[in-house]
Amino acid sequence: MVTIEEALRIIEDQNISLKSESKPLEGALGFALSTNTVSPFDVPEFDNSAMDGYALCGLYQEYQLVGEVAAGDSKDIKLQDGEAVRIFTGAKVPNNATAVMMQEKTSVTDSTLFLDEMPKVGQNIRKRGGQLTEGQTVFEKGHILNPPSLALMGSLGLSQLEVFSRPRVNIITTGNELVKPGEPKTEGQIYESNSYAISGALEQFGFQHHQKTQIRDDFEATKAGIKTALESCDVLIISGGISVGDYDFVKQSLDDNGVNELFYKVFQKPGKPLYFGRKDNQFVFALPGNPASSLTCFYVYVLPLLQKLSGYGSYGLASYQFPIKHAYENRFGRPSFLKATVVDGKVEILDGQGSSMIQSMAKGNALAFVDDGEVLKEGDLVRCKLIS
Ligand SMILES: Nc1nc2c(c(=O)[nH]1)N[C@H]1C(S)=C(S)[C@@H](COP(=O)(O)OP(=O)(O)OC[C@H]3O[C@@H](n4cnc5c(N)ncnc54)[C@H](O)[C@@H]3O)O[C@H]1N2
Ligand code: MOO
Repeated sequence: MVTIEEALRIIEDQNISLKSESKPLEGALGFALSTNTVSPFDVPEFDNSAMDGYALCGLYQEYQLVGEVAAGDSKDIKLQDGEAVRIFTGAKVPNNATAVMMQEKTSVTDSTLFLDEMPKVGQNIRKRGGQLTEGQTVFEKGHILNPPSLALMGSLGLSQLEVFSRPRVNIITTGNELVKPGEPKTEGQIYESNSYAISGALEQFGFQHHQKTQIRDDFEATKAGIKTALESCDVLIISGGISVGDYDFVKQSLDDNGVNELFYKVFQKPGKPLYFGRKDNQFVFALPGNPASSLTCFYVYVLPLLQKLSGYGSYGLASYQFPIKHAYENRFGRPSFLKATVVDGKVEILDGQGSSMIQSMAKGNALAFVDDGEVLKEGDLVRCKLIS
């Protein structure tokens, strides 16, 4: 049995080699860049107007109007002192313009422009190179592409991005009692639900599962199922069958498939019988079958590995500290990730902490960490991972 910290360190310390690929802009969200990006040109590439209004030459309150520049126009107007042109947002400002005045502060009679106030040098002109200069580093390798990053890459004219590949994930669920939702079941059977939590949580963080397989509690079937799943994935996530019952065949089946155990059992609640192993460059998590245990272990342990394998520099759900709404004592005898809600900056520990209880987790939005035996009074700070 390892501690939570030891388990997380074992995951973090895995030596891995990252693969990269080229991704189109659309579809690159959440990927980490595998190379540094430098700007191929100045951004903006030319001085342009921040407003619909008039580009002015010299500082006066009255100008002679001599033309118009619309967004996208490439004409190069040369203004004389005291002249102005009609201009629109984003349009190229004439080289020798002194300022742009927004149209709301102007009036025009015939071809004379009158300003309500004196302009200031450079006013409303977005300068060439104001955001980036040619050759400047835009993003370091490892940067995770969020929506504004995609916009920036697009604005640099880049349509294909070099990113770290994401791991291919297979899911196995185990248990004779499990029936697919929508199908008839008999007494003693339950509907299979863990795979939906796992595939949903994968999707939540931009991952996809490749294959999902249901295996009966049978040693040979478990061994064969794991062998097949390992033929097409980088990470195998198994749910159930990892405890000590007579029908828990996962651990032995992993050993027999040449998977080396990196840890088995973590001193925590929920999710004590968690297993983590490796076979060459493939990783296996066997998550305890109880629904809340399985999903909690996904968030706390599987997600960091998936993100590490995707080239992220830091991994896992961010932790925040929130004051607790009520007194609480952890009497579970193990450090605990408790189903909780965080609302208006305060955390509330929910009823229904049983490892089989997914309802409280579904209604909450956080996992609150409370150490073994810790006694909290109202207002004490609790470390929380926000799960939704
Ligand atoms: N003698 C002991 N028994 C148990 C221990 C122990 O230390 N000694 N640990 C308990 C804890 S803690 C957990 S967690 C479970 C983990 O057991 P398994 O990983 O072997 O899981 P199963 O026995 O297969 O299932 C547990 C529970 O979860 C339900 N389940 C399983 N898979 C699914 C699924 N895909 N969808 C919905 N529900 C699922 C299953 O029906 C069981 O109720 O072991 C304890 N026992
Ligand atoms: O450790 Mo178990 O996951 O409490 O249910």
